[in-house]
Amino acid sequence: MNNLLNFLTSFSDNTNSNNNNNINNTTTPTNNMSSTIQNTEDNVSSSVNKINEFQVGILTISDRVSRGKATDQSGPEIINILKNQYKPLLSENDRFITVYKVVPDSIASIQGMVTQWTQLKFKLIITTGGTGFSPRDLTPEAIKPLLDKRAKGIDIAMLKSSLDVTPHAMLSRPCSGIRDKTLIVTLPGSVKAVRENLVTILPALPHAIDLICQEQVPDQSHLISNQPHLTTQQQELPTHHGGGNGGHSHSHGHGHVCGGSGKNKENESKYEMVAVNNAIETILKECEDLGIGEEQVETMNSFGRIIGQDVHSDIDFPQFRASIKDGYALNAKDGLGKYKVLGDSFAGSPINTTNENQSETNTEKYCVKITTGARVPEGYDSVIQIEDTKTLTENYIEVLSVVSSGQDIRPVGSDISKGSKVLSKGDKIGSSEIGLLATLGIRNLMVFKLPTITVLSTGNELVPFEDEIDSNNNKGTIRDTNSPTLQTLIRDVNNQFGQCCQLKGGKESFKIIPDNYDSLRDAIENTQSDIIITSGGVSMGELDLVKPLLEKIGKVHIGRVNMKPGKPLTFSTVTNKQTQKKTLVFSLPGNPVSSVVCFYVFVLPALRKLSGFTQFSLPMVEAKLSDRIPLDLQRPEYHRSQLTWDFQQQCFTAKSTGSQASCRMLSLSRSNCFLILPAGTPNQKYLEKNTIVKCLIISNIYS
Ligand SMILES: Nc1ncnc2c1ncn2[C@@H]1O[C@H](COP(=O)(O)OP(=O)(O)O)[C@@H](O)[C@H]1O
Ligand SMILES: [Mg+2]
Repeated sequence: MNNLLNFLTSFSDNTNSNNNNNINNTTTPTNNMSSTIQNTEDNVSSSVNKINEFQVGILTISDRVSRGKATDQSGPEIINILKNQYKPLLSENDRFITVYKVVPDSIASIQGMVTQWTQLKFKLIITTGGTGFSPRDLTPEAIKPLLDKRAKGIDIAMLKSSLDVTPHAMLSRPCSGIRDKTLIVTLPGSVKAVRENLVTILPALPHAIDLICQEQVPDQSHLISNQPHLTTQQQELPTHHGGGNGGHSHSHGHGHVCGGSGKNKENESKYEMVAVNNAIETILKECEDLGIGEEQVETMNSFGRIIGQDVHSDIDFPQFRASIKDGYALNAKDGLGKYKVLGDSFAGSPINTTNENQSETNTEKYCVKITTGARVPEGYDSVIQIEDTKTLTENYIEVLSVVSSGQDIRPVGSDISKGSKVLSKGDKIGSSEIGLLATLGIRNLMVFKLPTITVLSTGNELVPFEDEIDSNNNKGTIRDTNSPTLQTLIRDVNNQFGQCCQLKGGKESFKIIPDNYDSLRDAIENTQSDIIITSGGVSMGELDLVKPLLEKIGKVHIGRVNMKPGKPLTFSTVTNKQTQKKTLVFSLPGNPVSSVVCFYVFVLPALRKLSGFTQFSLPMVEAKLSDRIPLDLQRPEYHRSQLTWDFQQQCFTAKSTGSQASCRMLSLSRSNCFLILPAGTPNQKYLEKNTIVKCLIISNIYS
């Protein structure tokens, strides 16, 4: 279980900065995309993108160093070598800047740093560590998927130089290469190997970097337009969670992704293509002033809800000194020997004892028979378990072992003391919390209200799924898949992850609306719910009325998202003119699979925020691909897969559900996660088997 929990990754804290003061102060640790970097020579703060800046990132990859358990020697050594042997090779106009960072041996951390630095147009990134054979050596697994081109010559040169010194060099797995305009060199971790390798390759680096910068990039605009490298989009995916300010995590990536090829296509959507991460942030922001509030519910109806108040105990528990064992209450100081049994104390019954003359002269020892959970009578300070006694006669026992004072007694208030806080605002109520509330006799409590939802399936072609469709079907009628799917999906997430929403008015919460402006407007404007989910009608077709309508009656915040499936996802707010009540409108694409993926990625975090959860998005883990998977060349893909825990390899593995066409419901069936795949590039059209990828868990992973 621990392993499983360790595997759960959060993306918010994966780039532990380690500002090692031993390093000459030419080096500045970076914390985020917008950090300024200081010039090594004159300490002048400068913008990161100036053409004459020669930025080099030095990345030490080590769990131990990042945890402070070891001092990094290799990173500082790289800086020294570069400063003494590389900087003199540069022209006078180049300002040489080194940026140093330590990350743990985690794929997400390594990729996060490297993608950030390549976006910042670093000329060179040198990593050290994580290239060996041990299970935590993950540098090649992190770097390879990011590369546009491999630089095997550099690797061979490094291996050769080390092999001349030690055969152990063959256990290094360098994977140098080029990403965008950045040369990435992966050195081993040992400081000795770092010296040997770096000094060997150094003479070739200036020319290599010149060539990379001069290289003419073929026109690929039809493939990847102006988007930042899409692997970066993968990195941007957040684990959204609330903070003290009710806020949300901040992306480190580009906010908007250019949609078109730069050419003004007449039929192209006018909406800016936003990254998934930024879309989620926009949505969460709009949740803030929705004013859903709290409500009182009966304890037994609070299961799965989030508590809206701290809960304190107004009693001590146990309320009386209670026995932990079946046995005899006695006084510890009386020790071993024969005891007279004066009566009994059974759980749930009053104490039943006779009062003997317990005077000084009387040498008799007394005890009371007692059961687990029963009140310990006054005058007795311990309980001996029945196993350590022997019955002599009806009224006498023999105590066979010594007990200490207080033994096997739960003192008053030892479990819960009067006035103590037992549950906090924001806690989720599960069966244990219900048990706790029951123990304390709390019948009602305040919980966060659940946002109400209405679901509208749009489309002239749709009929309720129960309807017969005649065999000619000349109108091209289809059954409404989205309503029943979303209806059960809502039930499912409420059951699996805790309650986050309620359907407005039973069957009335689901309607089929024709592709007709007035019907759609009436349906949206007449809905009183906090959230409206529409499906269909958001693309560029003639009957796709949803976006123009929402422009008219509300505000469209998002009209296009850089993902597959789900690109036309639209998010708007509509404010009722009379009541001033704001409604969030999620317009999901019509294809059933797209609508489900968009529900998990965009709607669910909003529902969870509104219903009081502090963790908004579902958990993400890293998993090993069990097969080679083709990449979409245009957008990052939410690839439906089956996630299982591999007990042998002690890691998650993910198996694709097959063809990912967005109309193919079967790709969703039996899937319990979405792999978040980067968009491919002309040089990388597949992710190989065993590549480690991030995946969003959407369902119970017990099979
Ligand atoms: N509720 C639904 N159930 C099943 N299929 C649907 C549903 N809504 C739309 N579709 C189908 O999804 C595809 C896309 O529909 P469309 O309205 O163009 O969606 P969008 O404009 O959002 O892409 C069409 O083939 C359509 O018939
Ligand atoms: Mg339609």
